[in-house]
Amino acid sequence: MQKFSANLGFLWSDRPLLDRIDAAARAGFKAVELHWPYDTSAEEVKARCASNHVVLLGLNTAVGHATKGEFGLAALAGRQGDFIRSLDQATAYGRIAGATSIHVMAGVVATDEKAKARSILAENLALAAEKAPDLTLLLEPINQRDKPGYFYSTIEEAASLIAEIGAPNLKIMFDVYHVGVSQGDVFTRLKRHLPDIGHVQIAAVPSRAEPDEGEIAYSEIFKQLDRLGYEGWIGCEYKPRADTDAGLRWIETLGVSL
Ligand SMILES: O=C(O)[C@@H](O)C(=O)CO
Ligand SMILES: [Mg+2]
Repeated sequence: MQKFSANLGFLWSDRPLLDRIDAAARAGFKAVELHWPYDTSAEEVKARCASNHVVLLGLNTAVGHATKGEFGLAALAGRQGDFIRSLDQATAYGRIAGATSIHVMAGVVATDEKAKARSILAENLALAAEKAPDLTLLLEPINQRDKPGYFYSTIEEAASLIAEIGAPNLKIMFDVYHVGVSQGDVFTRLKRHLPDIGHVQIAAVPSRAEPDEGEIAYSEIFKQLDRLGYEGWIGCEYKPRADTDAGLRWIETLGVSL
């Protein structure tokens, strides 16, 4: 049986973060996940989740200098100090707010620096896993159409780092949208990597809208997750076509419930 969380980076993005938590609870979600909540106090997020009886799942490490095109720091040469600060910021915030996972963002790297970036990323992830044994650290391959140059865009690259580092709290963020855009063969990849999957996210391919359109049959994805015995949350990380509440019709259309 699926359980869905509301990604408040994209859903109800027309209002302040704390109000998004209220909106998610009103719509029936029992869990929420965040992108970069750092402008809102962690104590307030914790209190608002508690008063709405929703669980907080995760948040992302900082992107770095967004205006210079940075999108995470963990794979960047010469930036280990900045990476550690971003990790400490995310883990401190997450622990206060009551989160259970952190998406450790790898970053954009030049093609000819990929080998070096991989060893930096491996080193930083090993350190992060040691510093935050109480949190699940998620590695998310992101498609190259949306984020050209992002360190990884395949599930296999994330899985190979996890296998190599061997820390139990490193897991894959399996975003079906990114896998659909970059690779396809979603059933096979879910099955093959299930033990390493810490979180699943969904959105239509190629539009990234509600999961009731496009080339991925999400009702079949949900059945496959059930068949495989996936017991984790499924994050609704899509960009609503219009009003978020009106867009939630997909839940009924696909025959699932929150
Ligand atoms: O898929 C995504 O884009 C997100 O999960 C994320 O955390 C970075 O934007
Ligand atoms: Mg995602």
